[in-house]
Amino acid sequence: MNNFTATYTDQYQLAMAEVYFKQGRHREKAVFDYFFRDLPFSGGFAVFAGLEEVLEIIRDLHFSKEDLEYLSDQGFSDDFLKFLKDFRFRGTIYSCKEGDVVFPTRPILQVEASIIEAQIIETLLLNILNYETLIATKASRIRLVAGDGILLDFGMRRAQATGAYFGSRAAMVGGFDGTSNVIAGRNYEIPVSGTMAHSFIQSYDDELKAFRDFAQGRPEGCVFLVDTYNTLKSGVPNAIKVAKEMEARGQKLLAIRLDSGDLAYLAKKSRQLLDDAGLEYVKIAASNQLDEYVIKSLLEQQAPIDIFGVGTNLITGDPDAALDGVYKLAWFNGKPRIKISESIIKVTLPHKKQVFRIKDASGKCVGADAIGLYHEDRIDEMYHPFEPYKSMKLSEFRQEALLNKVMENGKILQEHRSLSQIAEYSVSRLSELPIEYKRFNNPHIYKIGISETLRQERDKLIHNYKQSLS
Ligand SMILES: Nc1ncnc2c1ncn2[C@@H]1O[C@H](COP(=O)(O)OP(=O)(O)OP(=O)(O)O)[C@@H](O)[C@H]1O
Ligand SMILES: O=P(O)(O)OC[C@H]1O[C@H](OP(=O)(O)OP(=O)(O)O)[C@H](O)[C@@H]1O
Ligand SMILES: O=C(O)c1cccnc1
Repeated sequence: MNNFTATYTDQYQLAMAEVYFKQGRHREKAVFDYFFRDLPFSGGFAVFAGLEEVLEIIRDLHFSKEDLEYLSDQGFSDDFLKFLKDFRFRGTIYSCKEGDVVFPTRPILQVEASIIEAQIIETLLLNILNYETLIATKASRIRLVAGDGILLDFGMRRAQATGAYFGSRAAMVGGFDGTSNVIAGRNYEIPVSGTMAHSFIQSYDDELKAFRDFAQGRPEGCVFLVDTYNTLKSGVPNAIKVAKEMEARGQKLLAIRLDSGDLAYLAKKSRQLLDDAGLEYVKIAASNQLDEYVIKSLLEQQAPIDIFGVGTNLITGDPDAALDGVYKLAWFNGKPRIKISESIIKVTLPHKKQVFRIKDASGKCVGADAIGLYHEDRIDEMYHPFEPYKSMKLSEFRQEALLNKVMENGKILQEHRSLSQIAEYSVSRLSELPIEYKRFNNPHIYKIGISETLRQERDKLIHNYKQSLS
């Protein structure tokens, strides 16, 4: 669905761009950092998602004839519109790999481009990366508790409008197995599946006939929804009857779906009824306001549920409405830049940077990332960004550089990875993360430190700023 044009942006980006253009400053080079400040879901990690999507959109980004007509109506000047007519992103992007585990305050992605290009892509980059990272993180929390259970995204109807399109993709990055969302399935090659709605059964005078017709019409991957009237007295017995008729025709009922009531109790009772009828192969699916906490609880109750359909709580990132990812200027026209704030955690890190994951000799992450200047290839000691007396010696550890060039001169450098490859990578990165960062209650706080040289650069800029005030 790459129908993005360069007007997928906030008005102020274009207003600033016009002024840069009129002042003849539009070719000056800028570096922006993408990072977030708070982990979602009070968790201990986030899963970075949306990169491949964003790179493809940026590669193809341009202003259409209709865009330019609209902007002309909005009062943008003719010479600026003439410039926009040939607009293409020709910058360089460094990024973590999609699917990696990421943490607050450290750059996840860095854009190096002319100021106009860097501004015009800001809003769409934040829009997609913030949403996909939020949903991939939620999905991976659900995957952590679901074990080998099959996870299906049922969220499309409850998403904030077309958000489901990217949300279904992000759910796969976080470890889901499939989606009910047909357009996302088609465009991202995600396995698509589905069961049936209550309305289908309600449209018949009796449930048994509804199941029979469905089995006749859709014998492949057939799943019966068993809770329309009475799960144990009607739904499951009728499903068993039709499953036996299907067996006689050489077909197999795939599953039944529970969508209300005590899911653990009903799953146990239904499993018993199915097994007693010799239908051990028929799986049990459950849905109804599931999330990582309910699924964890159901599995602790030993509910024999094989398939979890998760909708609202996944696709809306409940209870967090958004990831607070930001895009901050770090370098401009040959000089490092800083944003000063009353709030110390909002003071930005200047300069072009590199981020290192700190690992022990066996390659296991020790729970720390260190930020240095872009030309540092190792960091011997990292300092707490705001409490300089706190530091950690790093000379003994392995250090993995996380920001790699993924786009140069507007061309994508990295090879396209399928969603399942990205999801596999995410699983392997999560497995390197110690368990304390993955628990839901009071997870361990991942350490983020800065190198001595970066600290000096930052403090020099703060000092200069203070001097300029006195
Ligand atoms: N055994 C269980 N353990 C923990 N949570 C459960 C269990 N069974 C169901 N739940 C969850 O509890 C919530 C139940 O909500 P609610 O009472 O509205 O369900 P309902 O049965 O659908 O009600 P209604 O029949 O009015 O639709 C859902 O989030 C559901 O996933
Ligand atoms: O609870 P969620 O996690 O959001 O999962 C999706 C829900 O959407 C459907 O219900 P809906 O009432 O919309 O349709 P139905 O009539 O097919 O049950 C489905 O039966 C689930 O209960
Ligand atoms: O296929 C299903 O069962 C389904 C799809 C979307 C939402 N709820 C259920």
